[in-house]
Amino acid sequence: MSYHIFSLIKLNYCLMEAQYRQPTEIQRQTIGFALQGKDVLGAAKTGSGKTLAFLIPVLECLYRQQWTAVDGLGALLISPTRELAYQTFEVLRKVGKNHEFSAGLIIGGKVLYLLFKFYSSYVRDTHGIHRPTKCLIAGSFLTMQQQEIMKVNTNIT
Ligand SMILES: Nc1ncnc2c1ncn2[C@@H]1O[C@H](COP(=O)(O)OP(=O)(O)OP(=O)(O)O)[C@@H](O)[C@H]1O
Repeated sequence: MSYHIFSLIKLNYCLMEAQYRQPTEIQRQTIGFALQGKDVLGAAKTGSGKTLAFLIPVLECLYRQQWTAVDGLGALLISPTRELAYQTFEVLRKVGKNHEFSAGLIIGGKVLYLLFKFYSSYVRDTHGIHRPTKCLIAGSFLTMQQQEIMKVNTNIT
């Protein structure tokens, strides 16, 4: 499998620009299933490329589904630690920099936003301000829910 199978031209461009020319093993084994809408549980050692293994399908699926402002939150990524959440956010910024999407990072009371053209759903930050986001990365999700730092209007079944 090569990265060229993706229909999102801008994603391909960013992957090439970041020198991601061939998928790693975990990416090769998971991305195809994720793009088919199947549930994927993957495990691989540190540094094997797991971050792109789930970020690429997220971006590609949102693009293929023509996700728009009225569709709500498109993706919620939950990380066990703030460091991992921030790392994921940075990779998303890199591979998604040419896209018109919005993404938010919430870590322990801090809310950072990457805002582009499409506003689709709203997250309330620590100051009670509602901010729009399409792709949300959350570290310590349960803590934030308990503290009511984050309220996400989305249907998770
Ligand atoms: N297809 C690829 N080609 C080249 N480099 C890649 C590719 N995919 C990821 N990388 C690089 O490999 C490194 C490790 O990737 P990543 O952090 O996603 O691994 P990981 O498995 O999530 O690690 P961890 O378990 O520590 O979170 C990063 O520097 C990333 O830029």
